Amino acid sequence: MSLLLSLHMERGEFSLNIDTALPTSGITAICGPSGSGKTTLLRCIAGLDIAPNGMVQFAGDDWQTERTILKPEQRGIGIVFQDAQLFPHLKVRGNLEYAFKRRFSEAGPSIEELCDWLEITQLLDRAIDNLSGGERKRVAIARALLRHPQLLLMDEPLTGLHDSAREQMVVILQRLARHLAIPILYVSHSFHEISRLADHVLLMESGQLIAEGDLITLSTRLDLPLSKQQGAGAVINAQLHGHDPEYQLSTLTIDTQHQLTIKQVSAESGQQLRLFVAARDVSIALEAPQQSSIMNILPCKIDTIEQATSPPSSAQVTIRLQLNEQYLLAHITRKSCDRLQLQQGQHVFAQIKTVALINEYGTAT
Ligand SMILES: Nc1ncnc2c1ncn2[C@@H]1O[C@H](COP(=O)(O)OP(=O)(O)OP(=O)(O)O)[C@@H](O)[C@H]1O
Repeated sequence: MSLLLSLHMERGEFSLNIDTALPTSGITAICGPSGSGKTTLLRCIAGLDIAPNGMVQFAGDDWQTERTILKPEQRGIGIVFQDAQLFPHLKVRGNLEYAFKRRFSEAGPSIEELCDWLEITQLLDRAIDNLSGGERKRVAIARALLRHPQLLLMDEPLTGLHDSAREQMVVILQRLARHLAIPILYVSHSFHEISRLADHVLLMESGQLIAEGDLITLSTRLDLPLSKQQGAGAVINAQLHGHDPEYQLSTLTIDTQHQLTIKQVSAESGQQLRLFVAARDVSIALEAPQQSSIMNILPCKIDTIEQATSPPSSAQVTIRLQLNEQYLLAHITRKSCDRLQLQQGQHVFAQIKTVALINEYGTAT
């Protein structure tokens, strides 16, 4: 089952050209620079904009064909825009009840469940004007989901929030996604956000799809803009091996040759975990340092060295390091790269300063 899209539309200088099949489970992130067409794509899926002669089919149901175009209301979708668009004359409870009375189907979460998942139970009797930005967004998400949509569309839902509210929202969205049985399309230009939330990623540029695939593969592709972003890094899979309660550490296995030690997490042995290793937190040594406070030093092979061609990043190189099946990224200075005479295919050691756990167990160092 998938969301089939064939969308071609001209708007002055801008043209949208998308032909793809998206998964109908998990979170799919739509990522790209400003003006790349992310919102336009979402609006076409919702039926708020219509690409002439386009095609939209969700899980076998035709939403747009040459002959039929379903109205947004007939598509059974939930939408959360950047601005929450709540009814100011109703309290939080009134906003939620309004949506619940208009639900598309009986199957789906109750008001109580959504309030619990989104941590808004204590806000039910508040006026909308008395909510913080983050609270407003959480209420807007609950309202969209109380209609029991078969697809949730979110357009930059974290825009305008300060760092701690953003962090709180990411954790809440991770939990929400585990409870929901419906797919989510999530527009964002922040790789940090995407790396923590998405399963599948769509990368857009100038109205075109430049890449699509699972987050782990795309995060370390040097031909894509993700690897050049300031917060670039590798998303990797690991399995919990065991805990060291004396030092409050946990050991994770990446593969038969590579292990990582991180601050103790509350996962169980054998559990699959997703980690993020920022490129700026990886340095390279030719030999395994014997006396270093850095715990995670992994043998690996240089897969690719890429040099930025234009300032200000021309002082830096991006190196893709292979750990058997998975990859790390390292941002180091061009001077260090020359000094160590690093070359493709060379066996080196990656020293990893920080490993962030990107699922529900918080951050580990
Ligand atoms: N109603 C409209 N009429 C004409 N052009 C439009 C309209 N809406 C968007 N555009 C243009 O279409 C292009 C894509 O816009 P869109 O909002 O989809 O991009 P985006 O990737 O979501 O950007 P951002 O990250 O800034 O929100 C832009 O060049 C924009 O100016």
